Amino acid sequence: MRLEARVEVAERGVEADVTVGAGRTLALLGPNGSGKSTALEAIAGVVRPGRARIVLDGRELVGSGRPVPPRDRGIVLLAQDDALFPMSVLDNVAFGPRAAGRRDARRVAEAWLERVGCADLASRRPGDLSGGQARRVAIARALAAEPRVLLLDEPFAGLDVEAASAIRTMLRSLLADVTAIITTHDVLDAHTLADDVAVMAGGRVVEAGTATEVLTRPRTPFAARMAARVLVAGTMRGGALELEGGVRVPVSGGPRGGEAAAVALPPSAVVLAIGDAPRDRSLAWVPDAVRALEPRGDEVRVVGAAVAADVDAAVAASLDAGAVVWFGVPRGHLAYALTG
Ligand SMILES: Nc1ncnc2c1ncn2[C@@H]1O[C@H](COP(=O)(O)OP(=O)(O)OP(=O)(O)O)[C@@H](O)[C@H]1O
Repeated sequence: MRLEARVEVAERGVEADVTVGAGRTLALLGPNGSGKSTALEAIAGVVRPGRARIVLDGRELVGSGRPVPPRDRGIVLLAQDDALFPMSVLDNVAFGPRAAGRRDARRVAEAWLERVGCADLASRRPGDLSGGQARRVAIARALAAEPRVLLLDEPFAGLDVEAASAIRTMLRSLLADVTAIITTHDVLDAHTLADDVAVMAGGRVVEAGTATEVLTRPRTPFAARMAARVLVAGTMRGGALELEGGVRVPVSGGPRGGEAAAVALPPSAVVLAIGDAPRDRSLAWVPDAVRALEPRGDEVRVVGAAVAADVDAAVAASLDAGAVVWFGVPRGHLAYALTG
């Protein structure tokens, strides 16, 4: 099922446009409050969008005519705070198939509980489950309803690392043929679960593409951060990326002269210098001021306005926010267009 959705929830400042190909999984990334949950809620019909167009496999569910009621859309939302019904685990999972009039609802539910590794919990009540078990049961309940589209809002939130990892592995196979959107803060989810990635900021989708595209060629600082890259952006001029302030970083590839372009590189590839302008001509030196110092194990990420670098904690110890530094950006990285 191919999903095309454009939903506007004006009171929350959200106007999101997402497309998910049939059987594909889209990871919706973005900072807190960027509108990810609202977008899912509006698509599922939990929140009533002001304006919306939702098309499933060419059929308009919401648009110019009378909207298809949420319960008939075949779009199931697994919300962050999705509580199980106060009934046995088996009855929870059988709920969807029963509502659809299936006589074999019990057998379907047992099969789903088996698939999520919870067959032995069938007779338990929700209050007697761990967080990880409850999440597995909730996933089984959602999938047993045979949704045409499954929306998962931060399915690993609140789980410990082990439970999250086990459920991530489980979802990877369960979602193989399901059209799904998953909101997440974890780039690992984008890498392991998603075919495509869309990044939201300020209520809008600001970049979208295959997971590989977005994570190797990020267009926004947020996507670059998710991909653990530094986004050095500027304008192409004669084989170099010209940054604001005029520093030229020689690059390979890139769009035509005059167009906005960027290179995305790991912060470990950037060299930090303190003091006078460095002389080493093999690097393009960008003067910058320290905005933040972020500890990362034995290293500290020194974040400037334009560039960032990972350095030894001992080096960073002499720095404070506002300190003037030089970032040495290696030449020859692959540049790509930031527009279009
Ligand atoms: N129930 C609500 N009532 C009113 N405003 C809300 C409600 N839920 C969210 N908002 C607002 O809508 C905007 C988008 O929030 P939303 O929860 O969709 O973002 P999000 O990207 O899912 O954030 P997070 O990553 O923190 O879950 C925010 O400005 C938020 O304050």
